[in-house]
Amino acid sequence: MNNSVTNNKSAHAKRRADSNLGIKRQQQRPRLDMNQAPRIPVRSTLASRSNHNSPTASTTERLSNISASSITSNSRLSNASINSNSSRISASSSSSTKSMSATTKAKKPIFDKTKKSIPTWDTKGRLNQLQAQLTETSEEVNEIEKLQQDLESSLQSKDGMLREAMQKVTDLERTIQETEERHQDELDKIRERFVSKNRELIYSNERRKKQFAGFESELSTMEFEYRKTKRTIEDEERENTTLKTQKRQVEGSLAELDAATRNKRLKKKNLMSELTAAEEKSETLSSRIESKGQYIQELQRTLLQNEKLRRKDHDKLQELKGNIRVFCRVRPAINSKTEPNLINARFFGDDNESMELTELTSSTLGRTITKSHTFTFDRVFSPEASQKDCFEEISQLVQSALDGFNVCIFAYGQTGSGKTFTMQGPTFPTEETSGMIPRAVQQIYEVVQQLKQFGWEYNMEGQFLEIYNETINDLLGNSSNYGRIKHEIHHEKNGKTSVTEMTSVVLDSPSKVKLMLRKANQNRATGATNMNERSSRSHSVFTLQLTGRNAATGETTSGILNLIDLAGSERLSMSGSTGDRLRETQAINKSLSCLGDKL
Ligand SMILES: Nc1ncnc2c1ncn2[C@@H]1O[C@H](COP(=O)(O)OP(=O)(O)OP(=O)(O)O)[C@@H](O)[C@H]1O
Repeated sequence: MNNSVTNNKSAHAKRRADSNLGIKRQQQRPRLDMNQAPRIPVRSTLASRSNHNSPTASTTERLSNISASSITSNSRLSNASINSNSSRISASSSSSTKSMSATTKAKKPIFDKTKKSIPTWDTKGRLNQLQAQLTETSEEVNEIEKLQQDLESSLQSKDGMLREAMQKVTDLERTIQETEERHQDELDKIRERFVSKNRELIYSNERRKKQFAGFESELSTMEFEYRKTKRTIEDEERENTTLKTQKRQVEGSLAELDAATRNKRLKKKNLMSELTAAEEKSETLSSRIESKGQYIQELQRTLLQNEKLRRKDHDKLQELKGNIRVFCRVRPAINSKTEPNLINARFFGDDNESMELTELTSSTLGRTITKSHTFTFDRVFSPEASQKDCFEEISQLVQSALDGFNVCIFAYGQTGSGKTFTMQGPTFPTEETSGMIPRAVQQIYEVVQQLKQFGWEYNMEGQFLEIYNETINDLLGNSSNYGRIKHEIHHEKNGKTSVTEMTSVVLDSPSKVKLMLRKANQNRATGATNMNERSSRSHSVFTLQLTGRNAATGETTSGILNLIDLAGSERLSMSGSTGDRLRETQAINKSLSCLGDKL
């Protein structure tokens, strides 16, 4: 649209420029000067008009030819002036020329060669001839002068006519110029009207286009809606067909159902009679169930009593077995080169309670002497005994802890004798090699699950401490607090012993025990400069607090299971320790002898 407007504007401007140019051209057009003979532009203008309108052009040409051939001496009469004159001028010139030509034709030639020549000696004859010729020539001159006067007068009248014609031409030119100017003004107005009309048309065209675009989008929306509706109708038709088919099927099924219902009614009748019989039977059964329920309650009461009896029996058994029991476990040789079989061991006894050690020594006389030592314990575990075998023996003690007893299991022995292995297991334990602590927790967890049916709910919390050089460290706490926090031992009135500011972990699943042992081992390693030495020279105590409550009977129990890995016991004389080591050994021995005193 802008382009078209610009184009219109430029076209309009061009037309304006052209019209100005036209005016300038008209202004530049030379005006006719009456004193100067007609100029080329005027002649061209008139010639173009006269060529079309005037039939006398040929007459003018003829006049010019005649004038040129016969009146060459007249300088005022030019070809141009004659050519540019109107037909009237041409006509009058033509008549003058005719008369002049007639006169010229009537004259005899001055030197007529056809005349008879006069001999040179005839002077008189020749004089007469010359006089005759002079007379003739004078007459001709007179005639020409007369003709010239005629032509001059004719020319003057024609000049007047020419001026008149020129004036008309000037008037006409003015009229033409005015007309052209008026036409130009009208043309400009028409052009302006055209431009504004054109602009209006462009605007309305744009409006129409927008409307058209709107109609088109509306149309496409309607088309989309139409297609959608068509699809919906098709879908509905399909669904309708399906429904009709289904209806037929349902009708068929209904008929089948009718038949089936009739059968069912029959069956129902039979069943009703069966139900009546069953109800009678049920009543009989209900009374029997009632009596059974009473019986079950009695059984549960008996079971509870039995459970109590079991506890008592278990307690008695443990007492009979001895409140303090000592087992001996002989670890296998780990490296045959560094640990040669110096001692022969023999295990015997009905309950594997004895062992005989035979050693070879040299007498003072140099003879080899065999010395035998027999030891008896509550149970002896040979090197082949597994972790499972060891745990079976202490599992009854673990049960006692659940029954509300305080149980302590110590591992005592020399450095490297297998105390940590027995209590915790190796660094990366398997199900086979896991030690007494994880096994004890696993058993407690299983028994707690079983006891739930008798109404028992247990809470299990574990603590892990280390006693190094008479100082207590919390193995489940932050190792950076070692030496900062002072833990104290409290003996309570109810006979229980507790340690202050210890971290307690709820051990409600065996996996948590694994995590707890890992953390304790890490802390033990962090607190030591050398792990083996530190673990060898410190006591570790794992305490499991078990509190149970029976919602059915209202009974409560509170037991403690302590699993203790004691520091390696060395004889001072044999260890050869000095300095810090000596102090460590002294502390260990002191604590071990205290323990021995207590036991
Ligand atoms: N019954 C066993 N079967 C196999 N290997 C064992 C057994 N007992 C101990 N060991 C191994 O013997 C080595 C020493 O065992 P452990 O560290 O348990 O002795 P320790 O008495 O705890 O020593 P310390 O007093 O230095 O702590 C370990 O490599 C351990 O794996």
